[in-house]
Order: sequence, then structure tokens, then C-alpha cells
Amino acid sequence: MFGFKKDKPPANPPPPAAPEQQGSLFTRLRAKLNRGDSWLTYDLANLIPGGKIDDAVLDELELRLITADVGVETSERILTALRKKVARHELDNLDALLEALREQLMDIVRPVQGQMVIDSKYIPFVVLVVGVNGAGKTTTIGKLARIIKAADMKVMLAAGDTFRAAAVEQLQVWGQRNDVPVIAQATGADPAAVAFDALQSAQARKFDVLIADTAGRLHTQSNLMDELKKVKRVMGRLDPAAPHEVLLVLDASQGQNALQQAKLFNEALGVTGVVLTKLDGTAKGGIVFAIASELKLPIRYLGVGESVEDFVGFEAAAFVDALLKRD
Ligand SMILES: Nc1nc2c(ncn2[C@@H]2O[C@H](COP(=O)(O)OP(=O)(O)OP(=O)(O)O)[C@@H](O)[C@H]2O)c(=O)[nH]1
Repeated sequence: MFGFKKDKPPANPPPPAAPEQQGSLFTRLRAKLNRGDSWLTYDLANLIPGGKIDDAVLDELELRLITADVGVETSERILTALRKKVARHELDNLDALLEALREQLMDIVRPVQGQMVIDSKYIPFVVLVVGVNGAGKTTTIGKLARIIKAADMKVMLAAGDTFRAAAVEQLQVWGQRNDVPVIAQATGADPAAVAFDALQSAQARKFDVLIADTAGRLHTQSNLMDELKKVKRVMGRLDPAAPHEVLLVLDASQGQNALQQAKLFNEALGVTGVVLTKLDGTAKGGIVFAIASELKLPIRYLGVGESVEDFVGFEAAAFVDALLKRD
């Protein structure tokens, strides 16, 4: 329900779901992903006036996949499978086409569905959040802290983006409002020192989870990666297994750029999970499939709006069905 798993059930049962968490994930996703119509299936029925699936329909579908940043190779693979079925006369109406498309899409995203497991053998379980500026890191940390707290766990935040004063303030405001402690230092402080202090404090105070924010922009990209590697290394001195989750936040509306970012961050840091933000209303939501097929990294969460409740655990079937607008 919360989009993550604790290895052991909590001592106290989690409180009832907030009102916005009620209602099926599919219904909520459908409303958020397809403002109006789905980028994938809008008006498709009208393209098949006689009900016949022909090359024009398949070409249009391929164009939509590519335009939505599914990626040329992945789109071609999907269409090759569909074309074979058409040639065998297995797809002779829209329903059959959509069902075959659903199977293809599910084959891509099913393997990357995987909840974050908060392993209680680590005190705290450390989540390092990385990504370029503006991707939605701070918002994601707020949303994630909220659901973890709602499951009766003690969460602490580390304000590791010491490069930007506003980023620290944003996290502090969020922490105050939600009664979650935030460890911060002055602007320009060494982010590795912030991470070290925060982890030491969370260990001493026996917090369940520490979520560490990081900078998304430095003078050069190699500076940024070196800084993030140092944060990782320094945490490892206090707990050799930390960070236990390296969560990469990507702005889905950045399309193929997001894919490039993912490759760089993964090479440098070994990403263990991805959060795709701003999927609400973007016509570039196909990047989910590109990330899944090219990187094969677990997709943990989707951000589908700016408010704290616009955050859902990634479930392949709900996502695909919401895109295809099928109940
Ligand atoms: N529509 C939409 N907006 C989002 C989502 N997630 C974040 N945002 C918005 O994106 C903007 C950037 O989010 P931040 O959380 O500040 O991004 P950041 O990566 O921490 O970037 P800095 O704070 O600049 O380091 C904010 O205006 C957020 O409200 C989402 O899922 N959907």
C-alpha cells in the first residue's frame, strides 16, 4: 500500500491510509497520467474506421511511442511483435491490438517493478537521493518521508545540498511542518560532513531511516560525481553497507535527457532504484519504458504532481493499464 516493504512487520500497525491513498492505484494513476487523453491511445479508435488494423495504424502507434520517448529501438521491437501478429491475422480489431500492446509493454516494465525494502538490520536504513537540480529530489524526499513516517518509522533527513541555501531551507521547512528532524550545516559546508554527522546522529538516536539529500549541480559534472562518491564513501565508514539504497530522481518530462542522466549516475554511484517525477500531464511518459528496457534498474516510485500525496509506488500493471485507459 505504501510503496515500500519493511522486512519485518512494524511493532505497531500502520495508521489507516490517508483519504487520498484510498481508491485504487489504477484510478488515481489514470486521472494523473492522462489529463484528458492518453498520449498513447488518444483517438486510436477513429484511426481504424473499418475496424481493420493496417500499416497506417501501426505506423501511427510507432510514431507515438517514439515521440513519447520510448526510444527508437524499443519502439521498433514492440512494433515488430505487433506486425507479426497482424500478418498472422491475430489482431483484427482494436481490442486485440490493445491487448497485444499491453503484453509488449508489460514485458518491458514487469521486470523493473520492485519495492524498496527497508531492512531493519540497518539502524538506520540509509537512502541516498541523487539527481540533477530541479528533477524533484526535495519534493520526493518530503513525499517519501511522509509515507515512511505514516508506517510508524522514525525518519531523519540530511540536507546535503549545501551548494544551494534554498535547497537546505526547503528541506528544513518540510521537516518542521512534518515533525521530522533535519540535519543541516551552513551553505558551502562539505556535504560529506553533513552526511557523516547525520548518520552518526541517526545511529545514536536509533532512527529507522535516514534520507540524505544531495546537490544536483556543481561547476562540472565530474565535480558532482566526485562529491557524491565521497558522500557515499564517508557514510561507509560508519556503516560499511551504507547507503543501502541509492535512489535516482529523474524528471520524466526531460525524456531522453533523463536516460542519459541515469546512465551517468548509475556508472558513478551504482543506482539501486529510480523515481520518475512529473509524469502528470507529460507527453514524454514513454521514458519509463526506455529506462526499464535500457537500464533495467528497479523503478520504485512515480511522482504524479506537486503535492505530497501525488506519489505512488510503481506497479507495472496499474501503470500500463492507466496509459492504455483500460479498466
Ligand atoms: N508536476 C509535478 N511537479 C513536480 C513533481 N515533483 C516535483 N515537482 C516540482 O518540480 C520542482 C522542482 O522540485 P524540487 O523538489 O525542488 O527539485 P530538486 O531536484 O530538489 O531541485 P532543487 O531544489 O533545485 O535542488 C518544484 O516546483 C516541484 O514542485 C511531480 O511529480 N509533478
